[in-house]
Amino acid sequence: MSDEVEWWEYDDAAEMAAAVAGDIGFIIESAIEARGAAVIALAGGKTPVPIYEKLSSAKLDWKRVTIIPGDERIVPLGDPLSNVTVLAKYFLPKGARVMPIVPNAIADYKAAGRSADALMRDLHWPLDLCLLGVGNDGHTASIFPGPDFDEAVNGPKDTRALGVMPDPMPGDAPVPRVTLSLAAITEARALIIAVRGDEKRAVIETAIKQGRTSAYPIGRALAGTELPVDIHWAPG
Ligand SMILES: O=C1O[C@H](COP(=O)(O)O)[C@@H](O)[C@H](O)[C@H]1O
Repeated sequence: MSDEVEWWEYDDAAEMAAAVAGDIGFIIESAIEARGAAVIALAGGKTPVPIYEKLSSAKLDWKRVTIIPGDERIVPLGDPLSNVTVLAKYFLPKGARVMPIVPNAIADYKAAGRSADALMRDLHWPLDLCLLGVGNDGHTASIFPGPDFDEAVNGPKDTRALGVMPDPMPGDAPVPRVTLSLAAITEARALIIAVRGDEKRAVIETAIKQGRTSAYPIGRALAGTELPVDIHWAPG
């Protein structure tokens, strides 16, 4: 359980974006200095988009940076719901390697998960950073309540990605997913959470109080790491 959870509050999304982009830039630079390269997982959804806009203007050695989405909706590349498509828009022009974890939107979501897990073996582990978002329902990455929840949070430590069928389906992106496992997320060298709005803040506060038995996926992630975690928050 992380015993150092620190909240950072901002007046608006732009202020949060500048601060989080600065932190991520520092993590990338430190990883390149220490290991010659950086491998990071970035969150999907809408909240982090201003962060990516800001981060993409940072002067970094982008050719040494590999970026994967921490989770992906099983949709074709280029689809408005595709998380990697957003990352590619901002970071491919900088020269980063942006790696789709669902290159083909196949119907069998468990097979998509196994294929993503195989792709993960080509990366250097642990991740230098995992940036997490949180849904109003408490999901993080694409760890959702449903038939795959137990595998996502308690599965074998060497399973880094798996297919997930959310139940109930989230209204804003009602499709099966591939997600990093809790083990892959919590072994990262750094964990950052960025969220907006009172509802998400209340969910995270409850999840922290609930600890290891939290029904919220974000509660399990916080309970599963020994790292200090920064939670960045701006009004919704
Ligand atoms: O579906 C997802 O939702 C969460 C939260 O997204 P937001 O749009 O509310 O910020 C996100 O962290 C996750 O990566 C995404 O696939």
